[in-house]
Amino acid sequence: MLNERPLGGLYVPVVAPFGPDGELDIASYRRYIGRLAEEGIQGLVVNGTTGESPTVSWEEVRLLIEATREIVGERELPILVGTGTNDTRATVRRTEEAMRFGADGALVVVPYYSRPSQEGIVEHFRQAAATGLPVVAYEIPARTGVRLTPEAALAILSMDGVIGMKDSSGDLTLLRELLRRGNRKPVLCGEDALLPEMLLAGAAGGFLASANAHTARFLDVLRLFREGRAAEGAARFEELQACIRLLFREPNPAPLKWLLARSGAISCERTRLPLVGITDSLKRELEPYIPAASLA
Ligand SMILES: O=C(O)C1=N[C@H](C(=O)O)C[C@H](O)C1
Repeated sequence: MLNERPLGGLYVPVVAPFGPDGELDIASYRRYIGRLAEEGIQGLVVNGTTGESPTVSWEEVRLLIEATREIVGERELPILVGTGTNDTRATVRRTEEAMRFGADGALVVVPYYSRPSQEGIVEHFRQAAATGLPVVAYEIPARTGVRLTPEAALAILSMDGVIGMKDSSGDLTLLRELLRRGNRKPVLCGEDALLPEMLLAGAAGGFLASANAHTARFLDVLRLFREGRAAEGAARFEELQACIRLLFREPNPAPLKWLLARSGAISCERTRLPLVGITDSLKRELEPYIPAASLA
């Protein structure tokens, strides 16, 4: 269970595979999760940004959680589920339901769009944390439209039910400030391209959509940093940077889904509108990064 062991290492936010008709393809999802679960990662994230949470219904999320639980089985591989919305009551309800459906923790994003005050955001997390399902707070101002102050972030991290934070704030300011103010809870990198810098600044790992491909190489980077071999880790990471940049050049997860579909890890690259398929020029640039082995 997540609150019994510290959050850290590599958490992979998973995609929600759709068929050519745009319907959820659970058979493809099961094969894909089965493969990921064998990779030696530290956890899975269902219904994150990469899982197209804005366009996947809550009923579909339930199917995804249940399928993930079944596949992960007895393995010690925690399942975090994105339950955060911009409505506190809905977030609480979803977090309680996710716990019943088999989640080990909830990834709760800072409430987006309504741009609440810091006080309102802290209260939002207090109510989510009171559900009993361990909560990971998710700071991603470029998507939410509001930035957590270090005081609010610290107030959230000091709550009993909050076990850590996914920091996608886009630079090292928040992470450094939390450390300076004595935060003891794990903060993980949520901005793939910044992984080495964030690990050096004290991050406990990463939530990395790009690690869906070439997973072993990301694990290697994390291992090298853990062993104190930062220069080697950074050099190994540099080999992945070109692919990471391409994966985020057009809206996530469209490039990733294309790569996964081309490798055979999922059956089809389809996203749901308003996300559309990637451009032909990006396909050409991604071609060299298609994982070699067919995983179909
Ligand atoms: O799905 C996620 O969780 C992630 N989302 C980020 C985003 O798309 O902005 C990227 C990160 O790798 C994980």
